[in-house]
Amino acid sequence: MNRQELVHTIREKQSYLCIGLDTDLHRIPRHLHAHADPVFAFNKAIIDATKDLCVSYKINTAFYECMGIRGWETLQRTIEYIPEGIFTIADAKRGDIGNTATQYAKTFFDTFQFDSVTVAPYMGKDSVTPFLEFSGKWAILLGLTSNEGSGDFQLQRMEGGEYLYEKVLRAGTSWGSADNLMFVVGATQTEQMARIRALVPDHFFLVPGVGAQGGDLAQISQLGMNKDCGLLVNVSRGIIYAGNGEDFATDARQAAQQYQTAMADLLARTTQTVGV
Ligand SMILES: O=C(O)c1cc(=O)[nH]c(=O)n1[C@@H]1O[C@H](COP(=O)(O)O)[C@@H](O)[C@H]1O
Repeated sequence: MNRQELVHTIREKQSYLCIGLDTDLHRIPRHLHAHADPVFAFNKAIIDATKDLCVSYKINTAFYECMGIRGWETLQRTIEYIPEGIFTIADAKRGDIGNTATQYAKTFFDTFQFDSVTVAPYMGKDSVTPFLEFSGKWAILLGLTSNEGSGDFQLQRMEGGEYLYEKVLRAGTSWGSADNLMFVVGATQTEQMARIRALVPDHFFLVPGVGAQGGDLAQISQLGMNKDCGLLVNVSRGIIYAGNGEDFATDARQAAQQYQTAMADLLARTTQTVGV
């Protein structure tokens, strides 16, 4: 999916919600365990219940890889089940030397047909650029993450005063464009969000950390939106585990609906978003 299509979808659905399919076999409702593929049965119900409210699904591959070959089969069924017109993210946080990075890119773009993959920038330019060579596909580079450990490296000051994460953002914008590169900016990083948006005015940000990690949707949206919206706000546990009984999909829909309603309101109120 290209940027124009993504912006169009956001406008049509009045939503910039990304639902994280971080599906843990041990957290899904008991009755689903009777299915041959319980995780897929769960994902299918969540997708059916929420596909009109979100513009993206993020599959965190860790939750599938931990189940070995069965997990990869579940991942494949899930990505194939996501309807056309919804932006798909393989949250795999890959990063390795160039020829290996190319194999990672092939895995997620060619074999599994994801639109995008999350990439860890620590190994530098040659570990990132292979992901940018696939037409119509995106790399989503970790910029400033939502977790406590983001202070360990990302928020360290460099000589000259800039943060390490700022150096990563600036380098990233020289490697890729706003048409094939996004950045992860954690929803918990409200203090930095305006600074980040000023440094990177055009790129989309994937913003995880709303819901279970306590990030505030309104605050982060007001600070982070650009004229094309420019945000994909991810919620995983706060939606998919909104309920855990027979009605879990209805509960997930209700939670997603609340986010979508809030997002429509924020899109309408944020004057910057003239394009949306
Ligand atoms: O790249 C990510 O998606 C990511 C980056 C980050 O800084 N923080 C973060 O929580 N994530 C992911 O976003 C999701 C957040 O899940 P919830 O906290 O359950 O909404 C998980 O899949 C995390 O791995």
